[in-house]
Amino acid sequence: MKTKRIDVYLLPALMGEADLSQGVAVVIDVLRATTTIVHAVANGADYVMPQLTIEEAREQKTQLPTALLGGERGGQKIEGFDLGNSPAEYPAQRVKGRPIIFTTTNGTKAMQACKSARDIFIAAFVNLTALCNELAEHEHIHIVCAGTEGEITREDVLLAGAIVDHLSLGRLESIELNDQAQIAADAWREAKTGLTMSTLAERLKRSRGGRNVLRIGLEADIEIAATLDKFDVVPHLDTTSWKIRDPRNRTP
Ligand SMILES: O=C(O)[C@H](CS(=O)(=O)O)OP(=O)(O)O
Ligand SMILES: [Mg+2]
Repeated sequence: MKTKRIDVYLLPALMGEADLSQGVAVVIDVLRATTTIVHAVANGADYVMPQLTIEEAREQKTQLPTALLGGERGGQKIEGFDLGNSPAEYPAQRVKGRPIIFTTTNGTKAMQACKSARDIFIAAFVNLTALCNELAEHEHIHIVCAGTEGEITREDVLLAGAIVDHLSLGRLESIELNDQAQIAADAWREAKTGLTMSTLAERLKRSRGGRNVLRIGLEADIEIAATLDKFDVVPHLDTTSWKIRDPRNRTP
């Protein structure tokens, strides 16, 4: 069995001098950007194009008049945008066949931090098993947690740990983890004993990101984010076009 290496970064700022060019990257922002992107792509959006700033998003929209503008600042939908950052705002009736230009406070920055990786995948609890199946064949995986405004946040750490735990099963001798990966795996293994969907949601509500989402009255988004394996799609961010797509629906 080939040695596999997983490096977790609990924040983009904790990536140090990591060289992502020989590996694949996984971006996690459970509350809510990556959960919302998985919903958009699974529900048939043509692609999601992440943008760092509101101005860049608006500029892209002038080039792409058919696109929907989505995202948030302070958790709220941005003035003039079509959609906010709630996964429930991205049903098939709204997004099927549409490009989405998307900017959020934390998630889209984490994607930018991964831009030198060979491939970038989008992770959430809602696509956990499909993601782990995709990652099974990759030898060097970098998992980047978005955090919340520069602070580590528990919901992202738990998902990073769940991915490490899943990929480590049966490979104890042939897997190398950095310390941040071990910390995340320990957090997940402690949490998963007796874990049900409702207790995962309760844990997410007590996280830093969860408290922010509760404060703006969007508790239902946390319940959605805590739903394991709702989708089997693994959105892929193409580093050349900077578009996130379902790789099963590749179009020229
Ligand atoms: O909308 C979100 O969930 C957050 C912003 S806040 O923490 O709710 O203000 O953005 P994200 O980039 O998805 O972490
Ligand atoms: Mg977040």
